[in-house]
Amino acid sequence: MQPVRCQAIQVPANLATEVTIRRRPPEGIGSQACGPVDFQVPLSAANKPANILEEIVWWKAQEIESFKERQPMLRLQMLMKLAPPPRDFIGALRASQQRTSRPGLIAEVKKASPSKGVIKENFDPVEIAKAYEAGGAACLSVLTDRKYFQGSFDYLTAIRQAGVACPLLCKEFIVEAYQLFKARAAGADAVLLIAAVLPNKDLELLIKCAGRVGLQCLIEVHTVPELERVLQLDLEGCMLGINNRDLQTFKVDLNNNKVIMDSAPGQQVKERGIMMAGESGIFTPEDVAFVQGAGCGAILVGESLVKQDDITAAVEMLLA
Ligand SMILES: O=C(O)c1ccccc1NCC(=O)[C@H](O)[C@H](O)COP(=O)(O)O
Repeated sequence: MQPVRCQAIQVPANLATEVTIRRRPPEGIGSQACGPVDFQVPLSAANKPANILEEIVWWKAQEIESFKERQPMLRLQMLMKLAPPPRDFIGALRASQQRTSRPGLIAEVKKASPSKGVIKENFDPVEIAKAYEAGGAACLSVLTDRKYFQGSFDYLTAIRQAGVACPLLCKEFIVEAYQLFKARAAGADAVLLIAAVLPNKDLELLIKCAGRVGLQCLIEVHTVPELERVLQLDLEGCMLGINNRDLQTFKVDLNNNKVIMDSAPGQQVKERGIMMAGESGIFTPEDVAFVQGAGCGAILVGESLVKQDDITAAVEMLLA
């Protein structure tokens, strides 16, 4: 494989770039561990994250630094060469949708979350992935964040090595290209990009970098203005998702799916034939029908499936 180089990208000046999440604490991080010493300076209350999403994103800057120390880019490039080839994540959803006349299921391998704490005790990511596949999932979403979701990049590798055929989404809070390369090296086929975190310039850059290493992107929105902004991008190799969970307040509202798909930008999604996933808070076949009726060709489901004892049966019932 050629060394990974992204060309300079021209971003039209008229692209809206507003995001609600600050990428760094305004006064800096306030503490830094240097060998055995943890240096700290006092910071004002204004330096606190405004919500959980901002807290997670602030943490990512530090996490990425420590990943880079242990796995420099050169090593990741070597691991990417050894990784199994990427598979067509969006194609698998379309194929499933055509075969079953139901939305393609992205089933989430999720041990814990900031809103629910531990969801699944005795968590075995490979067994869960196999059970999802046996039940009829088209694709899997694997949470890789360790601190807030008890996930791991190793789960992607383990699931892939176990022979699971469903394409894999790396469910991470991506703010840097380094994380894309880490996802591909671990065996991911697609990555999540969150519009609330990333302005369009960053999205455009990350979509290009992802494409360069064969990764497709699921770009997640939560509001109509976010969707309007994202639709200005070149969405080659991308699908979209509407998260029904407000990541700033944890409130889940399935109706958000309908409101967004009924809006003018939602109409455009349908006209352009862009694959759209309804995400979060999907528990019953009626919920699936509601999201499908709103115009989604895919659903992303975690908690309601992963917490069941018989996961395969739960998938079959949800899609029945
Ligand atoms: O799930 C959370 O509590 C959460 C908190 C902060 C940021 C992201 C969060 N979840 C990520 C997701 O979007 C969900 O894991 C995914 O859509 C599945 O949702 P569910 O079916 O409700 O488990």
